Amino acid sequence: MEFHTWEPVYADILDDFGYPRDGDERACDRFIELLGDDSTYDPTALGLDGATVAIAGAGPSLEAEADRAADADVVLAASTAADRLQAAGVAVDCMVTDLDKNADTGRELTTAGTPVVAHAHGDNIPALEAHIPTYESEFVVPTTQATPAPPVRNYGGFTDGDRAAFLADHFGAGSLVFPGWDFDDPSVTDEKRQKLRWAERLLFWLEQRRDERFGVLDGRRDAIEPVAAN
Ligand SMILES: Nc1ncnc2c1ncn2[C@@H]1O[C@H](COP(=O)(O)OP(=O)(O)OP(=O)(O)O)[C@@H](O)[C@H]1O
Ligand SMILES: Nc1nc2c(c(=O)[nH]1)N=C(CO)CN2
Repeated sequence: MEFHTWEPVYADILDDFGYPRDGDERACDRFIELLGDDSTYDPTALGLDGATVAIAGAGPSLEAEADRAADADVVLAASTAADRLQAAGVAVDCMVTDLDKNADTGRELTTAGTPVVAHAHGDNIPALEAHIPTYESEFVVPTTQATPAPPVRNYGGFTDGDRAAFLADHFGAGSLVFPGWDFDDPSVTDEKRQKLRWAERLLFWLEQRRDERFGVLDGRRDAIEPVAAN
């Protein structure tokens, strides 16, 4: 997705959460400074084109659904889903994160040559400053939800999981499967519930744009408020 398509939906997200846009822009600028002249990872090398891609979420169902990740051509893991899949013996091809939980896993992955899509936003500048200098930049894909500025990119999406889905789409994925997604998880905080609502709306938008039907949305579509995209 290009930024002009994402921007109106992004504006609604900022409004809903009360996040200031300039905070996201500052985070993007800081990310650029932290990377300096380092080269970063080109996601084309993930082999997403035409692939069946698992977008692993960190809901309670992940372990029970780990075989769906194992069966996919490429596995993108959202945040702590990376540790849990590895513990279940499923190899992760890429982690997508805003560095707020398991930043050590991100460092270990980049050190081992597995790419990490690291996201900058207005509320994680200290985490960027603490962790990005310890990552192998060559295996970092830097992202923003605001206006992108190279090498920081914006493929669309908001939470770690739906950003992984938008990335897979951007790089030509053939089909997407969603192990570990529990939109009605009663154990989450109110803020997380609000984020999961947005994740659901964003995946609904994405499946329509792709003319695909994501199984994770079956039985839920009638209750989803469509995003206000152009
Ligand atoms: N029930 C669930 N609880 C948590 N995450 C879920 C759930 N269902 C799906 N997900 C997806 O898994 C992703 C990773 O969640 P996790 O709790 O590990 O990370 P997080 O850093 O808190 O995520 P985020 O910062 O995006 O909210 C979420 O961003 C979301 O897209
Ligand atoms: N400004 C801001 N942006 C975000 C935030 C957040 O807490 N603050 N959380 C996200 C996913 O959890 C994604 N984007």
